[in-house]
Amino acid sequence: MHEQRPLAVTMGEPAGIGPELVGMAWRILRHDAQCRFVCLADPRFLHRRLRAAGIDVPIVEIDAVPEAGLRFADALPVLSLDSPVASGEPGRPDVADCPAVLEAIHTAVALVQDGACRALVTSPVQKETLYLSGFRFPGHTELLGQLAARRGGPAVAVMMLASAQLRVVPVTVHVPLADVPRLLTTDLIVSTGMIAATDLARRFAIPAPRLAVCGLNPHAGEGGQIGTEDRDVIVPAVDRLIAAGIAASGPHSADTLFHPVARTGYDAVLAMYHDQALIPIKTIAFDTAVNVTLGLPFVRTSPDHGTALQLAGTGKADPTSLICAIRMAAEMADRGG
Ligand SMILES: NC(=O)C1=CN([C@@H]2O[C@H](COP(=O)(O)OP(=O)(O)OC[C@H]3O[C@@H](n4cnc5c(N)ncnc54)[C@H](O)[C@@H]3O)[C@@H](O)[C@H]2O)C=CC1
Ligand SMILES: NCC(=O)COP(=O)(O)O
Repeated sequence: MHEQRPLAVTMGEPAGIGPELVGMAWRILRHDAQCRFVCLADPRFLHRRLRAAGIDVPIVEIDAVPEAGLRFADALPVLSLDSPVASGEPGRPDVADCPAVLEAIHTAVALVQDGACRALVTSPVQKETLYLSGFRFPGHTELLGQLAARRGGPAVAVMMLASAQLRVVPVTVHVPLADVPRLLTTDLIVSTGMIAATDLARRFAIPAPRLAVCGLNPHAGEGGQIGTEDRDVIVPAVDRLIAAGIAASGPHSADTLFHPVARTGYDAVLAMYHDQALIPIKTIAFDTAVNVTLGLPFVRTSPDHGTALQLAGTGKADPTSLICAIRMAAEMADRGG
């Protein structure tokens, strides 16, 4: 007998592929009791978009979350938003739709924090459009850290991308590459590594996780001859992680850390910047990798990809990563959150 409470899934950017993927995911998961979910969306918009994209999905607008579990096998349950989607034209994000995008996220988070839903799964947002509307967080990850902190939870949320073949954690995330050396501190690497190790045990059932820490510079700096950050910032961080009882190693040359044999030597990689982490995992497992936020008092996952504007409205986007994200959220929630 599965837990009756559904997962909360947001619609994401209306001009992107998120709304279509939610419909496609429902078609595949509708008889999977563990993965029942409620979608936070404008139901009229969602119906319009799915029909236009040729995705045959019945939608049921529900008034209360418990109805979602009862209706899920027959129709995609949608909890309506106060803010309607004003534009939602495929491929053309509009700041006028940002209130609906953000309301979906905030409502879904509150449902999870209040215990009405088991976990949060977010569809991709168009970050540039949100920034133009005044959104002041780099992405969901940092917003969720802030929302958790407001309820007394931990304030630091850490991004991980996880697949069967590889898990990666970028220490710095959505910042200009030129700022990375300044932002990369021993304290930041240590705190990120501690959260990663804790959540690999708690959420991934890996009791003594092995962390491989990347260098920043080519060949991890060649002892300070090609950049000093590896020697002065990263080595002390690895030492502190080891002293804290974590099986950390490094700094490793990043260029040779991701081939199949190297991947047998660790459970996750701590990468120093966004692309050092995300290029290897999206190359190896673009269709199945999941973005999971560590350090939160609740489970949040998301597909690894973005809004794919050029595919929006075509019904041709691949829903596999979203389905993997829903399955991972359900499994983590059932393991105890
Ligand atoms: N969690 C989130 O909210 C995320 C949001 N984004 C946002 O998405 C927007 C677009 O980002 P991009 O860098 O262009 O990455 P993207 O992932 O949207 O697209 C990159 C390439 O992958 C393809 N692609 C992506 N998802 C696909 C799918 N499900 N099926 C088939 N092909 C797919 C696209 O067509 C494109 O060729 C940006 O505003 C970015 O900030 C990006 C990543 C995560
Ligand atoms: N590149 C990954 C990404 O953009 C995910 O960001 P977030 O919205 O999950 O914080």
